[in-house]
Amino acid sequence: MHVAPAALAAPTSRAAPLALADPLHSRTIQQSHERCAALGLGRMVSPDHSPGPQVELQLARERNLRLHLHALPVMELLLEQTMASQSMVLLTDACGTVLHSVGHDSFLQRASRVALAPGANWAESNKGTNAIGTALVEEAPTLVHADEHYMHANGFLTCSAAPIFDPRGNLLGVLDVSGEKHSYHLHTMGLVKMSARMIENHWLADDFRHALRLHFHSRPEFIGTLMEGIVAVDRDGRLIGANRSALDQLRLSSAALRMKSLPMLLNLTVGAVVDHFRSPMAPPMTMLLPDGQRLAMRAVFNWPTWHRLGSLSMDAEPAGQVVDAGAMEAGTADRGGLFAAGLRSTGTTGAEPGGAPTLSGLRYLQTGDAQMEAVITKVRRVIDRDIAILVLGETGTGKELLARAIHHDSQRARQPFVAVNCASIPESLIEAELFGYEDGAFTGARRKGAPGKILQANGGTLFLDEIGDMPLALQARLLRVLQERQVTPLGSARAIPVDVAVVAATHRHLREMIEAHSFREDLYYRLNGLVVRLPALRERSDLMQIVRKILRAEVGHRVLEPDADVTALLQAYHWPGNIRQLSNVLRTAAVMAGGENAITREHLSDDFLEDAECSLQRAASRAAPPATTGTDEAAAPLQPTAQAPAPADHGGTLEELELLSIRRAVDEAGGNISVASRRLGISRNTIYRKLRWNAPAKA
Ligand SMILES: Nc1ncnc2c1ncn2[C@@H]1O[C@H](COP(=O)(O)OP(=O)(O)OP(=O)(O)O)[C@@H](O)[C@H]1O
Repeated sequence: MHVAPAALAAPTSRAAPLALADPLHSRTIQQSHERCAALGLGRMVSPDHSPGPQVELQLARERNLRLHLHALPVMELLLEQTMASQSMVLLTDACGTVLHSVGHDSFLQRASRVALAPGANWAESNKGTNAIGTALVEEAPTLVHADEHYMHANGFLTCSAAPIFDPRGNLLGVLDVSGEKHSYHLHTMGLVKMSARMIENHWLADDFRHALRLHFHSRPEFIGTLMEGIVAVDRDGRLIGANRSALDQLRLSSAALRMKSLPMLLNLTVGAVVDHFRSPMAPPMTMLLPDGQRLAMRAVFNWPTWHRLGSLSMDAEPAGQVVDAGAMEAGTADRGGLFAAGLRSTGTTGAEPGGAPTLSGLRYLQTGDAQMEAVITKVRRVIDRDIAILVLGETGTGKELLARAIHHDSQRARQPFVAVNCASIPESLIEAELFGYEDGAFTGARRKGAPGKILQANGGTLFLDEIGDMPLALQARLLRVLQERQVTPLGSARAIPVDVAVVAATHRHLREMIEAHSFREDLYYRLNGLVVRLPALRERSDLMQIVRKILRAEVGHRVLEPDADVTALLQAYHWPGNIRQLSNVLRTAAVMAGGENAITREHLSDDFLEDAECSLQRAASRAAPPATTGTDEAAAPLQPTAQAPAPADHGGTLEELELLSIRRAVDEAGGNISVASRRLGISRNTIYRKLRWNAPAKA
């Protein structure tokens, strides 16, 4: 932090930026200038102001959707507080690409002339010394004022930026307030830092809503404020995440924190914490740190589940067994407790992202379809046998849910389940993300290093989703890790032994990719110990059982069923987005139905209803004697079997059929990806991905 505390504490002032006198600040600016000079950047040149292709911005936004959503309200609040009409608030991703900006029109226009606008990249290597780019390199709040900007073109600006980290210490992006240099205000940096913390704390609460969370500070009155430290703890007492204030107070790096447990750090057990906070009126606990420092602490957890871990509990169940599949199925799994949101997953660590699908055993997936039964029988035979499992299937068929169920039913259930989506991580980051890196391994890397997903999964299960999209160069490295069972982080000479069960998944044809030399054959054979293919929803015979299960999970024991009319629509529909789409349709319908017992047409969204009705009519006309006019082609964008050429007609595979559905949906939506994604029940990211990958292949 380069702003002198005295400066921030001073009353409002628009006078000279006192922070600039801070020697730390001067050194940061000087070092940045040296980096820029070493890169050969010119000071007088007019920088590239082009915002970059729109599609790049859309992809960056898709990749950072969660950050975007968490940050939006905070940005509005921050803008209100800065009050200066000559400034704006910006959010960038971890590469410095501006994702979103809010501000006053007059300044937005001026700022856009130096490309301070969505789509532009403000990495230091691009724009020279600037608050966003330099904060990314320093990984610390950074002020860059007026002529401190390396490029003279940016000298009219004053910018205060703070990095945003997730609770595992990963850099997510940067929050920045930029304005005319004469709008400089002593308080701005403080506000930006507070706002970044606000985003981080929301993120943490979201990620670890199922964990035990310890809120602490040396001054009890600071608990519940943005100054509090928060640490997330799993049921085995391991520390799985923390906010920055916690790391500062505990004097630990994020990686070091995750090597520790509650007993190790505080000489406390989970049971003791749970016992102490049995009563919501319990006073704060006192934590004694190894260095003698005392902290006041409160705990937040889901009472109905966590109380079983208390040492006073008479009916304690082993960790990892608290919620069973039956409970999940009945939708009774912890619908919000006294202290926190419900615990729905078992035996996982914070490596499991918030909003992840409910984890339960294979039993949960048995709803009567013969193909699924066969898959589950095969999978059960190889669990805990050190055999890699490769799951194939269209998008939304439940590949990840199956992987989680395998983990849940394995002896590794109490260890982490770590999912890596090889398609959604930018290619340049996959290596660091998977293998981790040592302190200062590469420019811009966090100085403290990071363990990487493979090490995070140690002892548990590593789920490699969309494995077909792993860059070829990294496939060789992954293969080596799987064969040698050790991982060497970037920048390190030391190999660390790992023990992970591997489940991989893809919707792609790996054999064809091998022939096209885009997937390594040796890796394929390492991953395909057992290959199972999940059926598309339209191929399954248990649609209505799944419908009932999803509705039960939505509304608990209350009766809610589709009426006969809606049942017919659901059965006739082709479900290109598979169970994900079904789940979306039913969730919306359940909300629309309010307290009613039946889902009727009125509870369905119009676009789905339109498509499903077309399916129904086509099914009826297929059943009727052939007297077709063939004039309503355009009416059914999402019914490939009915309206698009059947696979046999164009020699297409299921994958091609899926692509066809997507292309049609996008066309039908006039190119609006959001509308198409809602209709298909798949994410916008998936649409971009599939269209992007498949375009050159078809050319
Ligand atoms: N058998 C099932 N019962 C209830 N819900 C299910 C089932 N299978 C999948 N789902 C739900 O459907 C959604 C998609 O599942 P999942 O993410 O596992 O699919 P996927 O095949 O991995 O998708 P993608 O290929 O797009 O990553 C999730 O919300 C999941 O909870």
